[in-house]
Amino acid sequence: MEMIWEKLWAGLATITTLILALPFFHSYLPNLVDYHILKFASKLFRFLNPYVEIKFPDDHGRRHFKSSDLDTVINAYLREACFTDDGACSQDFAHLRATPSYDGADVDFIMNDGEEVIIVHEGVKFWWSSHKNPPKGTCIYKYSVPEDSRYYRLIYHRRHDVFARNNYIKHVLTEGNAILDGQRKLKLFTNVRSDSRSGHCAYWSRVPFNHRTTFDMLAMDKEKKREIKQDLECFSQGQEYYESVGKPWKRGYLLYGPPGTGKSTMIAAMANFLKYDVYDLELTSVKDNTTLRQLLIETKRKSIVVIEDIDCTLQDLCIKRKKTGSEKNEDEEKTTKATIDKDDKEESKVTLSGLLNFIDGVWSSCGGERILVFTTNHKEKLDPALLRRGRMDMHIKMSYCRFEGFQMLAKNYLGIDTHRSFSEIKNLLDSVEITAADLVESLMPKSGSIKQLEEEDRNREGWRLMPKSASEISDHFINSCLDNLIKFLEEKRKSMSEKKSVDGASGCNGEITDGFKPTN
Ligand SMILES: Nc1ncnc2c1ncn2[C@@H]1O[C@H](COP(=O)(O)OP(=O)(O)OP(=O)(O)O)[C@@H](O)[C@H]1O
Repeated sequence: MEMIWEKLWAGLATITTLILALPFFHSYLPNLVDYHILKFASKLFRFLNPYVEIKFPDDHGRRHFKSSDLDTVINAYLREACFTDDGACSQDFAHLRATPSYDGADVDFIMNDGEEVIIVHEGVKFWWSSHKNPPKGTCIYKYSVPEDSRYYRLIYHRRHDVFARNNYIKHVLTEGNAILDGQRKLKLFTNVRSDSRSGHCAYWSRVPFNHRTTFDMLAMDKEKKREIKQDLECFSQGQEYYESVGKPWKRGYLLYGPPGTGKSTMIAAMANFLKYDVYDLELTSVKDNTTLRQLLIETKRKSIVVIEDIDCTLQDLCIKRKKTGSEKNEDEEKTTKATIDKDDKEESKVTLSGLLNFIDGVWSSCGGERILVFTTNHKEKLDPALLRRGRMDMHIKMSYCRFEGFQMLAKNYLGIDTHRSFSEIKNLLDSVEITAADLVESLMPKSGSIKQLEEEDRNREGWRLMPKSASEISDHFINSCLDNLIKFLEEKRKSMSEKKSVDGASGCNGEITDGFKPTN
């Protein structure tokens, strides 16, 4: 009420002044009368208006389905301020708006457009309201402004300007971020190429991220794991440091090693450890560098952008370009022109330099707290420019599984710390190269083996077809799994020694890994 009265008085004073001043301006400046009157009126209004207004717009409507960071943070802050824990309104709203909840599985409510909420912070009143932008029909950066783009408006008294800017807005952001961090359910985003008619070249599609892997479940050298966790922790707490040295708050990790050694599993462990969303970027379905830039600008804070099998991706892009750019005679060109035109529309034109640009340039300057992860089975095939420090800050080698890794898997899948077969398995693991994926496969119940075990265990108390957890697994099942594993490892050792002798006979040096020797 207080604000409405003050506004009314200010408006009344402006109108009176305008009426009194009109004849004067009109007789002396007939041609510019409208312009000057309006200018004068707005100056007068500004002088008389004791309130400051700040708009917090969403991101120019560039986003396909989600609002900007700032918008989301304010949303969270206001929701907390206006609604109780059980969802009831603590303010007197006539109109509410439903929005998707953080995990997309529910709806949350927020005040609707035009509704106003008053929040008193440290004795100072702040008026918040939500508004809808009128349809403009204009195009910003190739994407038209969607009709439902919204903004939040904050109004406060001019005398609290310093307090509002230095204190209150920071408080809103801190509170909003804390709420989001507490409530955040992780999401997995994948890029989708949309058809050109919709006006968007690409957008992120999201699903809840339900990968439960943690670092504890990861079969890997303990010291290496500790190092990675420490590095991630340092990064996530390093905002001040990055700001003080003037570096963008981002970090790159290269995960390399043979297939099945846990590169994707490591990414899930990283996301769960830091509570960051994962953006799985499929480069070959990105139309061009501009679209790549648009997609990356749309990633949010606290996220891991992943490009899997980067060597194959870059190779694919290269081959396609060579194919369309190769020299052809005129006839051939004519006959294939239509095909190429069609292909051009479908094939990616993303270049290595576009990718490097995004790592160093555009993306690094568009906000912080982002991790970039590349995975590859062939590190040696990658361009050194991609691998240098500053782009890929930490190179993590994922190796074949050793006994220590096996122990972690046995604990996780069978619930055991030790077993009489462990020493035999240790000896075998010292002489074969086996991935964690292969070991996991041997430690999991299979339909055939379960049937067989069920037959044997028909009268055994407590046996289930599929154990609900590791603690329910019977000794019989454990023994059978480990026996099968020993058989599998023995076969593997045999086939490896046969291969070695064939390679030796044909003059090969017997190196069977492509540069990835097992470590410890
Ligand atoms: N180090 C590990 N610790 C625990 N489980 C693992 C590990 N490595 C692999 N696994 C298991 O093997 C499966 C496949 O592993 P993952 O997809 O992470 O391997 P990858 O190295 O990414 O393979 P690719 O290079 O073929 O993509 C996972 O679902 C997981 O169950």
